[in-house]
Amino acid sequence: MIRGWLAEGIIMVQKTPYYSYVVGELPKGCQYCVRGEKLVLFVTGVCPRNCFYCPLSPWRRKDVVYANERPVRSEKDIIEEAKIQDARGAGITGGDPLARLSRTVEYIRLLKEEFGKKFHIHLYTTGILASEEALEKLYDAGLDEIRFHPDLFQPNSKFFEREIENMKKAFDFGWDVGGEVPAVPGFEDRIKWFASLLDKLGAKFLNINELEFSETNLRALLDRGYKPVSDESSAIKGSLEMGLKVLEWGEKNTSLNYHLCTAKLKDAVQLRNRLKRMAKNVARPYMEITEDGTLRFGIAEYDDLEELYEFLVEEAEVPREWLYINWEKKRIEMPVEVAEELADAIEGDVKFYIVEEYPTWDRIEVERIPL
Ligand SMILES: C[S@@+](CC[C@H](N)C(=O)[O-])C[C@H]1O[C@@H](n2cnc3c(N)ncnc32)[C@H](O)[C@@H]1O
Ligand code: SF4
Repeated sequence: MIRGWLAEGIIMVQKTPYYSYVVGELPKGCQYCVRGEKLVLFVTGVCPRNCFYCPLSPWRRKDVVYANERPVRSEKDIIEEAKIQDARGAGITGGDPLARLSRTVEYIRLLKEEFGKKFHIHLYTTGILASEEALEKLYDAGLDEIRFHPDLFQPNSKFFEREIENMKKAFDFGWDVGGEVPAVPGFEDRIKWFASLLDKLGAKFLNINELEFSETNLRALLDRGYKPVSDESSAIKGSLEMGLKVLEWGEKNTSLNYHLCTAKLKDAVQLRNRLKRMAKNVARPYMEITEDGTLRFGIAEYDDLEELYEFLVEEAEVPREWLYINWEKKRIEMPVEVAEELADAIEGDVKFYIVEEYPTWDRIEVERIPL
């Protein structure tokens, strides 16, 4: 076992190979997630709470459904996305998925039916809507793991007590119960209190997220005196350090498993691994898959794509199988080497580039190099 050093001396907090910290074992849902095997199923943006650190954009705070980046119009979209990712499980998120309980239950059933019992499903909830009846429906549908995020950081919360009472009922079922909260600096004692309660109730884990800003919550966080770690990171100063203190304390005072999930894990490990899995299934023969899981290929842009295509085939003698007309993006796609050669050889209004794109539904372009 690797031992980490903190100011107070030797502790049993281990640094994982994916930039996070763990005490004991990693929650099952996280084990799939770090390998990029979890489909992110956003079942609704509706949520009864209004956390000041809520990262959701206004267009996600509505009753919308997404499977990863793909808008969901029918159940077929969910299955297709899970297949492209070669997903081994799903994380059901929102909003509060319990605000649309029957939809959530239906999706759990759908995924279990399509991919089998072993397909691991975990769900995030505030707990405010987790009545015994709701929990029973989720359990019967096959939910494997439930994570509670009570309103710990809002003094005089009107939700908190009910959320905790509801959470207690979740221990009557045969699934893994855990807590998941952000490490909001200044609230170390509240998180320790929550950890002690989870420990007493026999929970499996507490997952703590390094606090991050988004375009939506930045103002609220700055107003409360929180600051980003640096220009390059979305993490908030002091959050990681506070999370580590909780883990160190928890290791000594509880028998709970802890995971401190960092902004870097989400960006550099989880997303990258998911992209790599997706790239393998969506790359066309002329595309290279980069180390980061993005797709790299050459493109030619010109007003009349049909004319350009004929010219490339007839005059420049490029084999047809190396060319693909992308009508939607108004360009002809090809291997990088072909684009480089053509750019040198052809004069006129045709523009050649090397592009790098995410293999996701929205195909975000991350780089464009003119040739
Ligand atoms: C993205 S939320 C999704 C489910 C639900 N909306 C919730 O907040 O519980 C999943 C987890 O993200 C964490 N979280 C919420 N806001 C965060 C933020 N600004 N930075 C980092 N983690 C955050 C919470 O710990 C929450 O359990
Ligand atoms: S519980 Fe989640 S979705 Fe709801 S307000 Fe808080 S952070 Fe946002």
